Amino acid sequence: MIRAHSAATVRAAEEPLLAAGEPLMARAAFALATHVAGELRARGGVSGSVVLLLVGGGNNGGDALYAGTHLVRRGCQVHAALLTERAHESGLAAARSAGVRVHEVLGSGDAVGETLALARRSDAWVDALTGIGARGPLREPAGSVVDALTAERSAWPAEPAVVAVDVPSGIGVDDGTVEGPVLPADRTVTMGTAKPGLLLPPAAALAGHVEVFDLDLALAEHPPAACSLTGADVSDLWPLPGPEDHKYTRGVLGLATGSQTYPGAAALAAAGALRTGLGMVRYTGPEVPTDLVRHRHPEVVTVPGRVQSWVLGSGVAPDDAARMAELAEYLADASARGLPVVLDAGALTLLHDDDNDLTGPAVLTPHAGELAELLTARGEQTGRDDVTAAPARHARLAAEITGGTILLKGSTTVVAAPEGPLYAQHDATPWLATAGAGDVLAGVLGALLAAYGDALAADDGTLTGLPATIAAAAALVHGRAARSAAGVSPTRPGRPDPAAPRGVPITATDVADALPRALRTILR
Ligand SMILES: NC(=O)C1=CN([C@@H]2O[C@H](COP(=O)(O)OP(=O)(O)OC[C@H]3O[C@@H](n4cnc5c(N)ncnc54)[C@H](OP(=O)(O)O)[C@@H]3O)[C@@H](O)[C@H]2O)[C@@H](O)CC1
Ligand SMILES: Nc1ncnc2c1ncn2[C@@H]1O[C@H](COP(=O)(O)OP(=O)(O)O)[C@@H](O)[C@H]1O
Ligand SMILES: [K+]
Repeated sequence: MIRAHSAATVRAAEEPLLAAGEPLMARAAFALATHVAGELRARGGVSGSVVLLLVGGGNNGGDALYAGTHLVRRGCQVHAALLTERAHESGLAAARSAGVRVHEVLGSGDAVGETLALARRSDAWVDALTGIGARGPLREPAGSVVDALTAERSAWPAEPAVVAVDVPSGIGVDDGTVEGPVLPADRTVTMGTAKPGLLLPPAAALAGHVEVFDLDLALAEHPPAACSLTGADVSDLWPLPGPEDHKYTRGVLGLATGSQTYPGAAALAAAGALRTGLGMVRYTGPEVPTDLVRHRHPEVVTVPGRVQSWVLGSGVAPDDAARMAELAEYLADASARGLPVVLDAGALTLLHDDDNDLTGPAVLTPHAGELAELLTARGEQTGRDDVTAAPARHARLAAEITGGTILLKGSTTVVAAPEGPLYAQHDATPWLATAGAGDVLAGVLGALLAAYGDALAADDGTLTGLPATIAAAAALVHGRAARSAAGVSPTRPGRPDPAAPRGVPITATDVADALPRALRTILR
């Protein structure tokens, strides 16, 4: 699991170490210099390279100034552009005495022009304007400098390496928002622990490769603010059948998905669930989707009976009053029994009405547009663009309002429960943006919840965060299946690697069919 802690938590965890005289900044600076040297080596060599430090007024700038002293010792020509009148005092003194060339660009009257001129001569830029002490988007002139450097960089034939210190300056450190200029980094060297903005969209796409440098911070008693599950976490969570198991103990999923108009959603959700592995899928719906499901998946049972979880709403239009009334009944029944339920597509509109409050564990699976509609219906006027600009904030808000867990779909999927850590999963490929892919995800998620259904229904409060973890696991497996089907390798959010395979187009059916292949590499 990759864990990210809020700025306030990092400060609290640093405090005892700083009080004990731990040289945290010296250690951070050495690590930073090592990574800058690594980027330079990859681009031809360290000694003789030119490095530009973009220095702001806090300890973030201090990290870079001390790193500059190490880089001078390694044969680099190091320039520091001070975009502040109050650079870190001892860091600045150390940098000057080591031979870093210091430029007080604010005094020139043309901070942008002076910094650009230095940048054009440099092989690496170190972004140390702000870290966890930033308040709001970058102020002037730092904002204009960053805008100019961002434009300049993409216009160059040989792009300089950009290394961000702790975070790319200007991102929302705790919520992953990007409300002003930010210089996209190739690498972010983050101190002590990852920060939420390095995992959460849209800021995560600006961080490049994230290196966490361990400062031995006392983080054990501080819960993370955001996490990303890895394959190993999913393997630990995965329900493995044992010799005592039979189909009813492995989990039975009820699917109330698909409609006469959109029968495919029923078959795709069934495919996702069956390939995830569970005891049984029971399907209930009108004639056309029932026939399709029977034909495509003869293992699905189409008579009513006991279930341990439900998937409701994929392929159901909210104006299909009769079907919506059925979904409302299933939801009420699941809530009364405390069974987990997935609310997808049409079923999300059940929660537009605050009479349909959730009492059992529920995972809602909106995309940005559906989340905006839900929030607006519940009195929080929100557009799709608002959600895209601040996915974590809006997912959390919807979780608080509805009491459910929100799995917000997108290129990075964000999961938020009313409390506990957020999850950010960037496991898929843009090839997954294809009709029906969400139906397959609903099936995967429903199957996993079915395996935990009895435990969740009997829960006395110890499993509060489990639906969110299961939702993140489902997103990971679904994303990996898409990658496997498309033939693409893992990527960080952000600039695609031009050397990586481009992959091939996939259908939602391909994603379901690739689930066993993805699981073979995950389950150990
Ligand atoms: N403590 C340690 O020993 C360790 C600390 N570490 C490092 O310290 C960093 C935290 O340092 P920090 O707390 O000094 O804050 P920091 O991120 O440099 O920002 C404050 C400066 O930015 C300025 N500023 C603020 N907002 C701004 C804006 N919107 N636009 C422009 N400027 C803005 C603000 O100016 P002011 O508002 O005060 O005028 C002030 O000058 C952390 O991220 C890590 O890198 C690690 O190495 C571990 C050891
Ligand atoms: N650009 C993208 N990159 C990776 N995954 C994406 C991207 N866009 C969408 N997805 C994923 O594709 C799926 C689309 O689901 P959804 O929008 O519900 O489609 P549908 O309703 O047609 O099934 C979700 O799992 C979502 O996270
Ligand atoms: K920074």
